[in-house]
Amino acid sequence: MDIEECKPEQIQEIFGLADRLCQNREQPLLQGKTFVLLFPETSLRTRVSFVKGIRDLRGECICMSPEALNKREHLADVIGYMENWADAAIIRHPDLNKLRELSRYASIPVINAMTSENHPCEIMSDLYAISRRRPDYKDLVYTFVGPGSNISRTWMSMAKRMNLNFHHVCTEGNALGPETANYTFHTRLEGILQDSDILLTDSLPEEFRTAEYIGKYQLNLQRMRTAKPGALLNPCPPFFRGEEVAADVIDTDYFVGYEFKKGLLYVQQAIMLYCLYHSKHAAT
Ligand SMILES: NC(=O)NCCC[C@H](N)C(=O)O
Repeated sequence: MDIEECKPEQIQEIFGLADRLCQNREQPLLQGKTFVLLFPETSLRTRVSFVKGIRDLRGECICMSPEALNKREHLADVIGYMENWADAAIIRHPDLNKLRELSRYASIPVINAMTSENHPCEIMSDLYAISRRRPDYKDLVYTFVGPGSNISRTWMSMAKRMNLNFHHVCTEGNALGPETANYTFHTRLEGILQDSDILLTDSLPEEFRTAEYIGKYQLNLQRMRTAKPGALLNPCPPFFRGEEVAADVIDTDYFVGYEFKKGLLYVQQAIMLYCLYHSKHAAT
């Protein structure tokens, strides 16, 4: 439901499981398991990788719209009936409280596939990809450029749980919270880039798509060249050329966007297996 609920050892265990799933892809580990997926039509990557991830392990998917949760019916009843047919639910819905409530009543795992508040599967997968490319990932400097969003907040939670050095750069008044040992806020990109190893962004809300903001904070090739040697640019999709990132940097080796998402399939498979067999909901 939330990265802050995970212990670092659990995150490591999921990473190890993802490695094994990636090395041995044809195991019927989800045979006989049925997943109910509630995703909006517009979801591309997360939905496709969950559905493929389930099918590759021989599980079954039932795909529905998250609007099925926007009813008068008590969520205890919704999940009470669903449990007759589903072994887990995977849900993308704006309201994290709705997911939490559903999970409280559920005796099956409820997996958060993004809310307006957070996106734990995505950030776990991104950190997995970084860790496999940079074994020194715990010592790197992570810099998120942009206003508060589900993605930036989840990176902050990940930094807290995994004790990472996380910088946040945006205009005055947009800090995600007070500074901590793992979180510092800056308004100038220039001073921070030369210390940064991993550059992170999310798509800009409309009010930030101004020439002034973009001129000051857009990650372009010239700016990436001032980052630490070997720095990587991982914009959260959907990203927009000419907005939070410039087109010129997407065609360089700095950009790891597509490649990093390969791991999404295995990390999400690992999360499903972990939730089915290790969590408080574990089947006996
Ligand atoms: N790859 C994804 O799952 N996309 C994340 C989209 C994040 C963006 N802040 C959003 O809420 O739409």
